[in-house]
Amino acid sequence: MATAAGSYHYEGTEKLLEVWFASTSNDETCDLRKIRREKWDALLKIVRAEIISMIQDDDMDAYVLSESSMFITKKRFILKTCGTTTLLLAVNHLVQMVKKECGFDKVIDIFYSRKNFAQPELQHHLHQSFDKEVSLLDDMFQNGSAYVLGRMNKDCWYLYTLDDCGVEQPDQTFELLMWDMCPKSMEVFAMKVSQDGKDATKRSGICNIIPGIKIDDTLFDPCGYSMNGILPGGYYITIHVTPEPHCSYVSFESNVPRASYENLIMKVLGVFNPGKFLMTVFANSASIAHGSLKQLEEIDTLEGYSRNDHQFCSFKNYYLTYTQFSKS
Ligand SMILES: C[S@@+](CC[C@H](N)C(=O)[O-])C[C@H]1O[C@@H](n2cnc3c(N)ncnc32)[C@H](O)[C@@H]1O
Repeated sequence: MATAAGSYHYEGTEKLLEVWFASTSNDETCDLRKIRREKWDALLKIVRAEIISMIQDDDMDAYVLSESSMFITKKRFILKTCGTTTLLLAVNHLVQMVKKECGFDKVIDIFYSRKNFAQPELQHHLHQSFDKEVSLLDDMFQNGSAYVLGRMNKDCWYLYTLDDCGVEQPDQTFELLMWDMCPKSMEVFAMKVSQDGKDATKRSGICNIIPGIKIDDTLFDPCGYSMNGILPGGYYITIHVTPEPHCSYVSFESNVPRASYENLIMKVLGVFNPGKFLMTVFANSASIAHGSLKQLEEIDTLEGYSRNDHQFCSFKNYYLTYTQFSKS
Protein backbone atom coordinates (compact mmCIF):
# COMPACT_ATOMS: atom_id res chain seq x y z
CA MET A 1 0.00 0.00 0.00
CA ALA A 2 1.30 3.52 -0.81
CA THR A 3 2.05 5.79 2.16
CA ALA A 4 1.42 9.58 2.22
CA ALA A 5 5.11 10.04 1.35
CA GLY A 6 4.58 7.89 -1.76
CA SER A 7 6.66 4.91 -0.55
CA TYR A 8 5.39 1.33 -0.36
CA HIS A 9 4.46 -0.27 2.96
CA TYR A 10 2.96 -3.71 3.57
CA GLU A 11 1.37 -4.13 7.02
CA GLY A 12 2.34 -7.68 7.96
CA THR A 13 0.85 -7.34 11.45
CA GLU A 14 -2.31 -9.42 11.57
CA LYS A 15 -5.71 -8.98 13.13
CA LEU A 16 -6.60 -12.28 14.79
CA LEU A 17 -10.11 -13.44 15.63
CA GLU A 18 -11.03 -16.70 17.36
CA VAL A 19 -14.69 -17.48 18.07
CA TRP A 20 -16.10 -20.54 19.89
CA PHE A 21 -19.73 -21.43 19.17
CA ALA A 22 -22.34 -23.56 20.99
CA SER A 23 -25.98 -24.54 20.57
CA THR A 24 -28.33 -23.79 23.47
CA SER A 25 -30.17 -27.06 22.75
CA ASN A 26 -26.86 -29.02 22.76
CA ASP A 27 -27.56 -30.13 19.20
CA GLU A 28 -24.57 -32.40 18.41
CA THR A 29 -25.20 -32.20 14.65
CA CYS A 30 -24.13 -28.53 14.53
CA ASP A 31 -20.77 -28.27 12.79
CA LEU A 32 -19.10 -25.20 11.24
CA ARG A 33 -17.57 -27.42 8.54
CA LYS A 34 -21.06 -28.00 7.09
CA ILE A 35 -21.10 -24.39 5.91
CA ARG A 36 -20.65 -24.27 2.14
CA ARG A 37 -17.56 -22.75 0.51
CA GLU A 38 -19.54 -19.96 -1.17
CA LYS A 39 -20.67 -18.73 2.27
CA TRP A 40 -17.04 -18.46 3.42
CA ASP A 41 -16.15 -16.68 0.16
CA ALA A 42 -18.92 -14.14 0.84
CA LEU A 43 -17.69 -13.60 4.41
CA LEU A 44 -14.11 -13.08 3.19
CA LYS A 45 -15.31 -10.56 0.62
CA ILE A 46 -16.37 -8.32 3.53
CA VAL A 47 -12.89 -8.75 5.00
CA ARG A 48 -11.23 -8.02 1.62
CA ALA A 49 -9.41 -11.34 1.47
CA GLU A 50 -9.85 -14.49 -0.58
CA ILE A 51 -9.09 -18.20 -0.40
CA ILE A 52 -5.92 -19.35 -2.19
CA SER A 53 -5.83 -23.00 -1.11
CA MET A 54 -7.17 -25.47 1.45
CA ILE A 55 -6.15 -28.66 3.25
CA GLN A 56 -8.24 -30.71 5.64
CA ASP A 57 -8.29 -33.71 7.92
CA ASP A 58 -10.99 -35.32 10.08
CA ASP A 59 -10.90 -32.45 12.57
CA MET A 60 -10.19 -29.25 10.67
CA ASP A 61 -10.43 -27.31 7.40
CA ALA A 62 -7.41 -25.00 6.98
CA TYR A 63 -7.34 -22.25 4.36
CA VAL A 64 -4.42 -20.15 3.14
CA LEU A 65 -5.78 -16.73 2.21
CA SER A 66 -4.51 -13.88 0.05
CA GLU A 67 -3.98 -12.17 3.41
CA SER A 68 -3.07 -14.91 5.95
CA SER A 69 -5.26 -17.85 7.15
CA MET A 70 -8.60 -19.30 8.26
CA PHE A 71 -9.13 -22.48 10.37
CA ILE A 72 -12.49 -24.16 10.88
CA THR A 73 -13.19 -27.01 13.30
CA LYS A 74 -16.57 -28.21 14.56
CA LYS A 75 -17.07 -25.38 17.06
CA ARG A 76 -14.09 -23.07 16.61
CA PHE A 77 -13.56 -20.41 13.94
CA ILE A 78 -10.18 -18.69 13.50
CA LEU A 79 -9.51 -15.88 11.04
CA LYS A 80 -6.15 -14.15 10.80
CA THR A 81 -5.74 -11.36 8.28
CA CYS A 82 -3.01 -8.82 7.51
CA GLY A 83 -2.53 -5.86 5.16
CA THR A 84 -5.46 -3.43 5.13
CA THR A 85 -8.14 -6.08 5.58
CA THR A 86 -11.35 -5.21 7.44
CA LEU A 87 -11.74 -8.26 9.65
CA LEU A 88 -14.08 -6.81 12.29
CA LEU A 89 -16.59 -5.65 9.65
CA ALA A 90 -17.39 -9.36 9.19
CA VAL A 91 -18.09 -10.40 12.81
CA ASN A 92 -21.81 -9.65 12.77
CA HIS A 93 -22.19 -11.40 9.41
CA LEU A 94 -20.27 -14.41 10.81
CA VAL A 95 -22.50 -14.81 13.87
CA GLN A 96 -25.72 -14.50 11.81
CA MET A 97 -24.46 -16.79 9.04
CA VAL A 98 -23.33 -19.48 11.50
CA LYS A 99 -26.73 -19.43 13.20
CA LYS A 100 -28.60 -19.73 9.90
CA GLU A 101 -26.35 -22.24 8.17
CA CYS A 102 -25.46 -24.64 10.98
CA GLY A 103 -27.62 -23.87 14.02
CA PHE A 104 -25.04 -22.61 16.54
CA ASP A 105 -26.97 -19.84 18.30
CA LYS A 106 -24.48 -18.88 21.00
CA VAL A 107 -20.97 -17.42 21.12
CA ILE A 108 -19.27 -18.89 24.17
CA ASP A 109 -16.01 -17.00 23.79
CA ILE A 110 -14.27 -14.61 21.47
CA PHE A 111 -10.64 -13.52 21.31
CA TYR A 112 -9.68 -10.59 19.11
CA SER A 113 -6.04 -9.57 19.29
CA ARG A 114 -3.33 -7.76 17.39
CA LYS A 115 0.02 -6.04 17.80
CA ASN A 116 0.14 -2.26 17.26
CA PHE A 117 0.32 -1.50 13.52
CA ALA A 118 3.50 -0.02 12.00
CA GLN A 119 1.34 2.42 9.96
CA PRO A 120 -2.17 2.62 11.49
CA GLU A 121 -3.13 5.56 9.27
CA LEU A 122 -3.15 3.20 6.24
CA GLN A 123 -5.90 1.02 7.79
CA HIS A 124 -9.66 1.30 7.25
CA HIS A 125 -10.91 3.89 9.79
CA LEU A 126 -12.45 1.12 11.95
CA HIS A 127 -9.02 -0.45 12.47
CA GLN A 128 -7.05 2.78 12.96
CA SER A 129 -7.42 2.60 16.73
CA PHE A 130 -8.14 -0.13 19.27
CA ASP A 131 -10.81 2.12 20.85
CA LYS A 132 -12.85 1.97 17.63
CA GLU A 133 -12.44 -1.79 17.41
CA VAL A 134 -13.56 -2.19 21.03
CA SER A 135 -16.57 0.00 20.47
CA LEU A 136 -17.73 -2.19 17.52
CA LEU A 137 -17.29 -5.38 19.57
CA ASP A 138 -19.01 -3.88 22.64
CA ASP A 139 -22.07 -3.16 20.46
CA MET A 140 -22.25 -6.88 19.68
CA PHE A 141 -21.21 -8.64 22.89
CA GLN A 142 -22.17 -8.18 26.51
CA ASN A 143 -19.38 -8.70 29.03
CA GLY A 144 -16.56 -7.81 26.62
CA SER A 145 -13.23 -6.82 28.22
CA ALA A 146 -10.43 -4.96 26.48
CA TYR A 147 -6.75 -5.02 27.49
CA VAL A 148 -3.44 -3.63 26.30
CA LEU A 149 -0.17 -5.35 27.21
CA GLY A 150 3.31 -3.95 26.62
CA ARG A 151 4.23 -0.29 26.18
CA MET A 152 1.51 1.97 24.84
CA ASN A 153 4.12 4.39 23.43
CA LYS A 154 6.25 1.62 21.84
CA ASP A 155 5.33 -1.99 21.06
CA CYS A 156 2.16 -3.39 22.52
CA TRP A 157 -0.48 -6.06 22.01
CA TYR A 158 -4.24 -5.55 22.24
CA LEU A 159 -6.79 -8.12 23.35
CA TYR A 160 -10.58 -8.19 23.49
CA THR A 161 -12.28 -11.18 25.11
CA LEU A 162 -15.42 -12.05 27.06
CA ASP A 163 -15.44 -11.96 30.85
CA ASP A 164 -17.13 -15.39 31.06
CA CYS A 165 -16.05 -18.93 31.93
CA GLY A 166 -15.74 -19.56 28.18
CA VAL A 167 -14.10 -22.65 26.73
CA GLU A 168 -13.77 -25.55 29.15
CA GLN A 169 -12.00 -28.14 26.99
CA PRO A 170 -8.16 -27.82 26.96
CA ASP A 171 -7.26 -24.81 24.83
CA GLN A 172 -4.01 -22.94 24.26
CA THR A 173 -2.57 -20.51 21.72
CA PHE A 174 1.10 -19.65 21.35
CA GLU A 175 2.17 -16.68 19.21
CA LEU A 176 5.58 -15.28 18.28
CA LEU A 177 5.34 -12.00 16.37
CA MET A 178 8.70 -10.93 14.96
CA TRP A 179 9.98 -7.80 13.23
CA ASP A 180 13.25 -6.09 12.18
CA MET A 181 14.10 -9.37 10.50
CA CYS A 182 17.62 -10.43 9.48
CA PRO A 183 17.71 -9.73 5.68
CA LYS A 184 19.73 -12.91 5.03
CA SER A 185 17.03 -15.12 6.66
CA MET A 186 14.37 -13.38 4.50
CA GLU A 187 16.04 -14.08 1.15
CA VAL A 188 14.43 -17.52 0.71
CA PHE A 189 10.93 -16.00 0.84
CA ALA A 190 11.29 -14.48 -2.64
CA MET A 191 10.86 -16.02 -6.09
CA LYS A 192 14.38 -14.94 -6.99
CA VAL A 193 15.69 -17.61 -4.59
CA SER A 194 12.94 -20.22 -4.05
CA GLN A 195 10.87 -21.89 -6.75
CA ASP A 196 7.61 -22.17 -4.82
CA GLY A 197 6.14 -22.49 -1.32
CA LYS A 198 7.41 -26.03 -0.86
CA ASP A 199 10.94 -25.02 -1.79
CA ALA A 200 10.85 -22.03 0.64
CA THR A 201 9.53 -24.30 3.43
CA LYS A 202 12.49 -26.63 2.90
CA ARG A 203 15.26 -24.06 2.35
CA SER A 204 14.22 -21.93 5.35
CA GLY A 205 14.06 -24.89 7.78
CA ILE A 206 10.34 -24.33 8.50
CA CYS A 207 9.83 -28.04 7.65
CA ASN A 208 11.84 -28.97 10.77
CA ILE A 209 9.93 -26.84 13.29
CA ILE A 210 7.21 -29.46 13.90
CA PRO A 211 8.11 -32.62 11.92
CA GLY A 212 5.30 -34.78 10.52
CA ILE A 213 2.83 -31.95 10.08
CA LYS A 214 0.66 -31.77 6.90
CA ILE A 215 1.68 -28.52 5.16
CA ASP A 216 0.02 -26.15 2.69
CA ASP A 217 2.46 -23.41 1.64
CA THR A 218 2.38 -20.49 -0.79
CA LEU A 219 5.17 -18.26 -2.09
CA PHE A 220 3.90 -14.92 -3.40
CA ASP A 221 5.22 -13.10 -6.48
CA PRO A 222 7.72 -11.43 -6.20
CA CYS A 223 8.02 -12.18 -2.46
CA GLY A 224 6.04 -13.08 0.67
CA TYR A 225 5.15 -16.47 2.14
CA SER A 226 2.23 -18.09 3.97
CA MET A 227 1.84 -21.60 5.34
CA ASN A 228 -0.65 -23.64 7.34
CA GLY A 229 0.28 -26.94 8.95
CA ILE A 230 -2.23 -29.30 10.54
CA LEU A 231 -2.07 -32.23 12.95
CA PRO A 232 -4.88 -34.60 14.03
CA GLY A 233 -7.02 -33.30 16.89
CA GLY A 234 -7.65 -29.82 15.47
CA TYR A 235 -4.04 -28.64 15.97
CA TYR A 236 -2.41 -26.16 13.59
CA ILE A 237 0.65 -24.02 13.03
CA THR A 238 0.58 -21.02 10.76
CA ILE A 239 3.47 -18.86 9.56
CA HIS A 240 3.34 -15.67 7.48
CA VAL A 241 6.33 -13.77 6.16
CA THR A 242 6.64 -10.21 4.87
CA PRO A 243 10.32 -10.12 3.77
CA GLU A 244 10.54 -6.55 2.37
CA PRO A 245 13.47 -5.06 4.37
CA HIS A 246 11.78 -1.72 5.23
CA CYS A 247 8.67 -3.42 6.70
CA SER A 248 9.87 -6.97 7.47
CA TYR A 249 7.61 -8.99 9.73
CA VAL A 250 6.96 -12.67 10.48
CA SER A 251 4.27 -14.32 12.57
CA PHE A 252 4.22 -17.80 14.03
CA GLU A 253 1.10 -19.13 15.74
CA SER A 254 0.11 -22.56 17.02
CA ASN A 255 -2.38 -24.24 19.32
CA VAL A 256 -0.19 -27.35 19.78
CA PRO A 257 -0.13 -28.01 23.55
CA ARG A 258 3.27 -27.93 25.27
CA ALA A 259 4.18 -28.13 28.93
CA SER A 260 7.19 -25.98 27.94
CA TYR A 261 7.49 -23.78 24.83
CA GLU A 262 11.22 -23.12 25.18
CA ASN A 263 12.35 -25.65 22.58
CA LEU A 264 9.76 -24.43 20.05
CA ILE A 265 10.75 -20.79 20.66
CA MET A 266 14.43 -21.57 20.00
CA LYS A 267 13.56 -23.44 16.76
CA VAL A 268 11.43 -20.55 15.45
CA LEU A 269 14.04 -17.92 16.37
CA GLY A 270 16.71 -20.08 14.71
CA VAL A 271 14.80 -20.06 11.40
CA PHE A 272 13.86 -16.37 11.33
CA ASN A 273 16.48 -14.50 13.38
CA PRO A 274 14.35 -11.41 14.23
CA GLY A 275 15.73 -8.19 15.71
CA LYS A 276 12.71 -8.00 18.02
CA PHE A 277 9.80 -10.20 18.92
CA LEU A 278 6.85 -10.45 21.23
CA MET A 279 5.42 -13.66 22.52
CA THR A 280 2.02 -14.48 23.97
CA VAL A 281 0.90 -17.75 25.55
CA PHE A 282 -2.77 -18.14 26.28
CA ALA A 283 -3.95 -21.26 28.12
CA ASN A 284 -7.02 -22.28 30.07
CA SER A 285 -7.02 -24.25 33.33
CA ALA A 286 -7.55 -27.58 31.52
CA SER A 287 -4.51 -27.11 29.23
CA ILE A 288 -1.06 -28.61 29.91
CA ALA A 289 0.37 -25.29 28.65
CA HIS A 290 -0.95 -23.71 31.83
CA GLY A 291 2.30 -24.78 33.61
CA SER A 292 4.51 -23.21 30.91
CA LEU A 293 3.46 -19.71 31.95
CA LYS A 294 5.33 -19.95 35.24
CA GLN A 295 8.41 -21.24 33.43
CA LEU A 296 8.39 -18.29 31.00
CA GLU A 297 8.46 -15.92 33.95
CA GLU A 298 11.96 -17.22 34.77
CA ILE A 299 13.38 -16.57 31.27
CA ASP A 300 14.76 -13.06 31.07
CA THR A 301 17.40 -13.81 28.43
CA LEU A 302 17.32 -16.18 25.45
CA GLU A 303 20.40 -16.85 23.30
CA GLY A 304 21.29 -13.37 22.03
CA TYR A 305 18.07 -11.70 23.23
CA SER A 306 17.13 -9.84 26.37
CA ARG A 307 13.69 -9.26 27.78
CA ASN A 308 12.22 -5.76 27.84
CA ASP A 309 8.72 -6.47 29.16
CA HIS A 310 6.93 -9.33 30.85
CA GLN A 311 3.32 -9.37 32.05
CA PHE A 312 0.98 -12.02 33.35
CA CYS A 313 -2.85 -11.85 33.38
CA SER A 314 -5.32 -14.10 35.07
CA PHE A 315 -8.85 -14.21 33.63
CA LYS A 316 -11.87 -16.28 34.77
CA ASN A 317 -10.69 -19.47 33.09
CA TYR A 318 -7.65 -18.39 31.05
CA TYR A 319 -4.09 -17.32 31.86
CA LEU A 320 -2.00 -15.16 29.58
CA THR A 321 1.66 -14.25 29.42
CA TYR A 322 3.02 -11.40 27.29
CA THR A 323 6.78 -10.99 26.79
CA GLN A 324 8.81 -8.73 24.53
CA PHE A 325 12.47 -9.35 23.68
CA SER A 326 15.06 -7.63 21.50
CA LYS A 327 18.58 -8.53 20.36
CA SER A 328 21.04 -7.81 23.15
C1 LIG B 1 2.37 -13.44 2.56
S1 LIG B 1 1.44 -12.14 3.08
C2 LIG B 1 1.74 -12.47 4.74
C3 LIG B 1 1.59 -11.34 5.66
C4 LIG B 1 1.72 -11.74 7.07
N1 LIG B 1 0.69 -11.31 7.89
C5 LIG B 1 3.08 -11.54 7.67
O1 LIG B 1 3.32 -12.11 8.69
O2 LIG B 1 3.90 -10.85 7.11
C6 LIG B 1 2.32 -10.68 2.81
C7 LIG B 1 3.58 -10.73 1.98
O3 LIG B 1 3.28 -11.24 0.70
C8 LIG B 1 3.53 -10.21 -0.29
N2 LIG B 1 2.52 -10.35 -1.35
C9 LIG B 1 2.77 -10.49 -2.67
N3 LIG B 1 1.62 -10.61 -3.36
C10 LIG B 1 0.62 -10.57 -2.47
C11 LIG B 1 -0.79 -10.64 -2.56
N4 LIG B 1 -1.39 -10.79 -3.73
N5 LIG B 1 -1.52 -10.54 -1.43
C12 LIG B 1 -0.91 -10.40 -0.23
N6 LIG B 1 0.42 -10.33 -0.08
C13 LIG B 1 1.19 -10.41 -1.18
C14 LIG B 1 3.51 -8.89 0.48
O4 LIG B 1 4.27 -7.89 -0.19
C15 LIG B 1 4.15 -9.33 1.78
O5 LIG B 1 5.53 -9.45 1.68
